[in-house]
Amino acid sequence: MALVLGVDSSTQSTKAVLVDADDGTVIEQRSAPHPAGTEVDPRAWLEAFDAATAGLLDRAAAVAVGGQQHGMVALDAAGEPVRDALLWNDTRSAAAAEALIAEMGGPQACADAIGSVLVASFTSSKLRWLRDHEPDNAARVAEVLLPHDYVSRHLAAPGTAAFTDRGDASGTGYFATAAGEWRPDLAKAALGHEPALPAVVAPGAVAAQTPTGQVVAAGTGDNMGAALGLDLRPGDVLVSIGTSGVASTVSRSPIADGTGTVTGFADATGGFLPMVTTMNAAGILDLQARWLGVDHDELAMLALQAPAGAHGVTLLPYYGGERTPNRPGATGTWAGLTPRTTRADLARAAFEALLCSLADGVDALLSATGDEPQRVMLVGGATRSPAVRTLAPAVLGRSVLLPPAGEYVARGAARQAAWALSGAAEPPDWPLADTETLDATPAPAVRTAYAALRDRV
Ligand SMILES: Nc1ncnc2c1ncn2[C@@H]1O[C@H](COP(=O)(O)OP(=O)(O)O)[C@@H](O)[C@H]1O
Ligand SMILES: O=C(CO)[C@@H](O)[C@H](O)COP(=O)(O)O
Repeated sequence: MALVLGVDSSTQSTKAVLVDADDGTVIEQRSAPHPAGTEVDPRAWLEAFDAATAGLLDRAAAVAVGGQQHGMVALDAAGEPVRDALLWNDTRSAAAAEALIAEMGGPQACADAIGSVLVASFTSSKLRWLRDHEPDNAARVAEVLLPHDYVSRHLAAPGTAAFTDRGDASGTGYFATAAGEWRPDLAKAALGHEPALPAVVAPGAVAAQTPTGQVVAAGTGDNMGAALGLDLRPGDVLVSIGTSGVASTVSRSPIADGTGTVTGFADATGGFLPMVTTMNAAGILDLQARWLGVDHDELAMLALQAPAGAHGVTLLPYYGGERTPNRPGATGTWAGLTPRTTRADLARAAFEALLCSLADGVDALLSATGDEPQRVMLVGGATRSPAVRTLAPAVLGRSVLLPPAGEYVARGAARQAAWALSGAAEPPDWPLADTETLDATPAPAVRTAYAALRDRV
């Protein structure tokens, strides 16, 4: 039995899953935390990788890394970071994104060129911020990598040139997603000079070897990894509630949404991954639990004690600024608070806000692709909450499929590793057992109240 290792180097932690290459059965998994914040020394991810994969990596015949998208890992000529990496949820580059869009000829021209309209999250926006605010650091940049590229090179044999895949490359802002090619001119325009960029490895190909000869696959962005881990097919919508909130679907053809609501990324199989991403997701619940002085289980119990609509309390949860809609300077807004408002109402409103923002994402995907979702699947750390599982079908207004608890980005990376190991034309078939169907009476009034606040503020 060959074993493969899939790694998810995501915002809050590294998760490593050792899997049977034949059928995807999980043999063992481990994790290690990342530092908090929206700028992080990328070497901390290498330490977390080493901690999470200790005792697992040496048992694997092949390995691949999925990683948080967009983060700017800017390296000098010696391969050392010129500064901390700026992450996807760091909004200081919002004005830089606007400037780049204008230089590219406006939002639709930008979407036509790279598949998406730039926001602060994209790597190119961060490079422009660096050029304008830290010119000495910008001048020292010799190479720009994404988080997963940086971790992949760490595990490859010394001297291996950096590599990436079209999925993660499509979130940089200097990759022509439809054509599958770098746009070094756009990287140069952002940074002020042309940096070295990693080689783009084809789906399913071997990218490198470890020092002991294990196969290393290209790896990909975490959302592309989740799509591969769940074998997402056209008509499926994946809703993920981690640090970010994501609604994604796979498509055989590229999109170019000039409104910027739906980003037109590439996936890890040679297709595309239309996607809507929010910056405020599981963190809404973390904050609410802290404010109410409870843990996550108690927060869920409180929320389920209140009625739908939380007695008129509504939350617009843009605490850290927001990206969809593009309101980087926004803050959170509570409405409808009265002397009769209870702690249960406050808890309920937090869950409803989180789920309404994701329901907006599912609707936007529908508008951009024209495809009515056939299946909606729910994954991510916050699905551990019983209130998320209970309220999701009500707020989304449809049945929701809940795969067994698992690390689906890491599973997707493992599946990519198994694919590269096999040399086959397609990824291996890995059955997904025991998916649960969540149903509830739709609660359209909750969405109406949320939409009113969203459009008013
Ligand atoms: N029982 C729970 N209820 C609500 N949120 C939870 C629960 N367990 C974990 N989480 C949240 O899930 C988030 C981590 O999810 P995860 O998908 O691993 O994030 P990421 O991949 O972005 O690092 C954390 O914010 C954590 O607080
Ligand atoms: O920026 C995006 C997608 O465009 C985020 O989805 C990041 O990829 C971070 O993902 P998580 O750590 O929340 O999984």
